[in-house]
This record gives sequence, structure tokens and C-alpha cells, in this order.
Amino acid sequence: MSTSSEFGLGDYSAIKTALSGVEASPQIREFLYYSHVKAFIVDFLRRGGALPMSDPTFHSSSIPDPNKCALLYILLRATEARFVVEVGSEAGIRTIYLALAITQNVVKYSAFRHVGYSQSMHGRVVAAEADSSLAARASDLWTAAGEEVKGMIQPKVGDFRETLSKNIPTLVDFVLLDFYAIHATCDTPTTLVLDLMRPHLKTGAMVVIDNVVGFDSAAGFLPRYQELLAYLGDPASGFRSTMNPYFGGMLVAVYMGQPAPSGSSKTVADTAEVPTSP
Ligand SMILES: C[S@@+](CC[C@H](N)C(=O)[O-])C[C@H]1O[C@@H](n2cnc3c(N)ncnc32)[C@H](O)[C@@H]1O
Repeated sequence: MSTSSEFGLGDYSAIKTALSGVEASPQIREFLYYSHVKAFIVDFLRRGGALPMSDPTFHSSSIPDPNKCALLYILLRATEARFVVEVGSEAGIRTIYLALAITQNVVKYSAFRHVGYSQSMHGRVVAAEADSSLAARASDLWTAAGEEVKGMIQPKVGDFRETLSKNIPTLVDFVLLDFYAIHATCDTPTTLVLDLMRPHLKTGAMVVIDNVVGFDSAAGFLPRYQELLAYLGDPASGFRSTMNPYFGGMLVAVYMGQPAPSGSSKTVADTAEVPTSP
């Protein structure tokens, strides 16, 4: 179990330990290391009041935990996932881990590249983010990480209710949800995302929800995603799920392929625009 306090100012050895589980070039490894260090320093300064929470220069409301990032990477590699949807990509650091895993998984399917298949036909990370300024910053980060990462990411800027209603992969291997903003109230009904994703989930697909609980200075730890958690926790939904005791909590659910209870999910309306996965 890791907590954000493990990553206090000055001690970043835990980042290196987490990164040791990730296959990456020395350049990307160093890039990820310094991205985490920068995020932790900014978080430290903000919590101490040296930087305003609202300063747009440092507009990152959450600090991705390197151990969670490494776990996601390993899960994607283990399941040979190639089509991933991330909702709430924010600063985009964690998206890099997803893209790395997908790129490495896609190498196994690369035999057709020379006949004109684009990399994104073989796999991609659909990265949904509502805030356009955050999405622009994440895009810059992915560019800096290099084409191996950037080429595998399909950004979707805007409310996921709109952006994920069409043009997503026919079959999705993995969904990562983290769309609760820490410093703002999230008013999006959390089950809606599953209504959109469920028709695309292949049997064995994983749905991971990060930061399942949030901390409110007045009220302490608060559960989030209540409706969605209740749904995923009900075996009749076709999912099996387990909670992981990372800081903030991380729920991992696997779609077993059973039919949903009637009325629990809608179908995607505009299927004509959904491209076919290879
Ligand atoms: C807690 S942050 C995500 C942190 C990020 N995954 C990371 O590891 O750095 C939540 C993000 O979800 C986004 N978000 C909230 N509601 C959304 C919606 N309806 N559609 C798309 N993005 C949304 C917010 O703009 C915010 O950037």
C-alpha cells in the first residue's frame, strides 16, 4: 500500500522503485521520474500555501501515485490490452503509462504496419478530459514524451457524455475512471460512463476506478461514485470487483460477460460512426 505521504519533498526513491516495474527507454523513464517529482513539488508548495491552489500555471488538482501508475501498466501488459479509455486524463502523466503499455502490446500485432495500417488501428488510449486548458497541457506533455507515447493517444476534449458517445473502439479492453475533481464538485452522474462503455466491453475487460474516496477537510474521507460502486459490486451486473487499499482507494472490476439487469445500461446510439477494431 502506498500513500501520498511516502512521496514527501526530498524523498523520491519510491518513484524509482515504482518505475522499475515499467519497461521504458532511459529517456522516457527519466521523463516520467521528473514529471512525478515536479508534480509532488507543486503539490507540496500548494499544500504549504506557497502556491495558490487556483494558479493556472500549476493547475493540477491531483498527483498521480507512481505505484498506481505502475500497477495500471502491469495490468495492461498482463491482459495484452490494446484499446483503453481513460476518463479524466487531467495532467496526462498517468496516460503516458497507459500509452507505453499499449505500444508494447501492439508490437505483437505490428506485422501489418507496412501495408498502411496506422498504429492507432492496432491499439490506442482514448483520453477524455473536459477542461480544454488541462487537455492542452497534457497534449504538450505527451509531445515531450515522444511519438511512441503521443502516437498512441486519441484525445477527446469535452464532457465525456458527448465525446464518448461516438468514435470509440468497437471493443474496449480497459477503462480507467478518475473524473472526480478534488477541489470542485463533480456533478456528472457516475453510472453514465458505464452506460456508454458497457456495449463496447469485451469479456474480461477491466474497469478501474481511481480515487474512489476523497478527502474533505471538514468531513474526512468521503465515498465517491456511490451508484457506480453499488452497480459494479452487484454480481448480477456481470462484473466482479475488488477494492485496493491505495491512498484514495482503487477499485478493479472485471467484466465477466453476463447480461446486464434490464434497464441498467443503454446502447451507443451512433454505432455507424464507431470504427471497427482489427
Ligand atoms: C482527479 S482529476 C484526474 C486526475 C488524472 N487522472 C491524473 O492522474 O492526473 C479529474 C479530471 O476529470 C475531469 N472531468 C470531470 N468531469 C468530466 C467529464 N464529465 N468529462 C470529462 N472529464 C471530466 C476534470 O476536468 C479533471 O481534470
